Amino acid sequence: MSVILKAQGLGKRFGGLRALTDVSFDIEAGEIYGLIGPNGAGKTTLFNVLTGLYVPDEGECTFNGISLKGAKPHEVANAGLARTFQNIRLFANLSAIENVMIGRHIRTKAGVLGAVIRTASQRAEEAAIERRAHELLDYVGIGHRANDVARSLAYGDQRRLEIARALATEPKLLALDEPAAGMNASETVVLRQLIEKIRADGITVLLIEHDMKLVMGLCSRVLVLEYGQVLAMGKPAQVQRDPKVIEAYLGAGAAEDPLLHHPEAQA
Ligand SMILES: Nc1ncnc2c1ncn2[C@@H]1O[C@H](COP(=O)(O)OP(=O)(O)OP(=O)(O)O)[C@@H](O)[C@H]1O
Repeated sequence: MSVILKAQGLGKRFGGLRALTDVSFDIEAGEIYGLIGPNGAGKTTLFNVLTGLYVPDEGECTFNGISLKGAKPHEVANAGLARTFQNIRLFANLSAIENVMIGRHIRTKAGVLGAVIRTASQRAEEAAIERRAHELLDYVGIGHRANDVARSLAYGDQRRLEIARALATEPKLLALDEPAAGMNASETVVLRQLIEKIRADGITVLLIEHDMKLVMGLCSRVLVLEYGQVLAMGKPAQVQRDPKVIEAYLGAGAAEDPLLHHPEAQA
């Protein structure tokens, strides 16, 4: 397996607050890599650093061996690293299909401007983009909602739409920030199948998730952050037995608590 994403010594401060300190890890191509930690541990900050929204104060990331130093979010997306957001960021008044087509435009010659000012030669490309967007909506299971405005979709479907939009950029690595948040149990099962399908189709996945069952069942390795630092890292079965992890989640003396112990955890 080759390393697709490598983070070395990442640090990020907000004023006096150290949100990330010396965070290093690497993700292998083809794996589903989990990122967990209590609220405020620095998970989203790490996502924001990896995807170019924040500039790290220290350290560096490489993606497919190329440094992401100074890369803007659209350059990171162009390099093949796409993401979804914890707080859904869709164009609420555009249809589902339009939301996906916007994601697709970074891969076209016409670009986003071309989507607005359409010349004759761009219309053929536009038709291909629309076809692909329909395929992606079908892929995430909301093809029947293509023409509905994003804000009218159920919460779980909006999360799927965000995934379709991210997939439209043809990522090599898809970073999902709490995709199961707000989903009920049956929606979460379908989401799990979707993430497995994405991986099976050759896309590496980085997953922030509070749903421990989902993380432990899906991920081949897990990184645990606490107070912006790496608390533990390894296979789910190892991590969930780690007393430091149990304490961070549940407080001292909770080492026997069954909450973290999922029989599905990959050994
Ligand atoms: N833009 C910002 N300005 C100032 N402080 C911030 C900013 N973003 C995050 N922080 C702080 O950095 C720390 C890490 O926050 P972050 O959102 O990365 O944690 P998280 O692990 O994603 O939490 P959650 O699970 O609640 O989403 C927190 O103390 C947070 O208040």
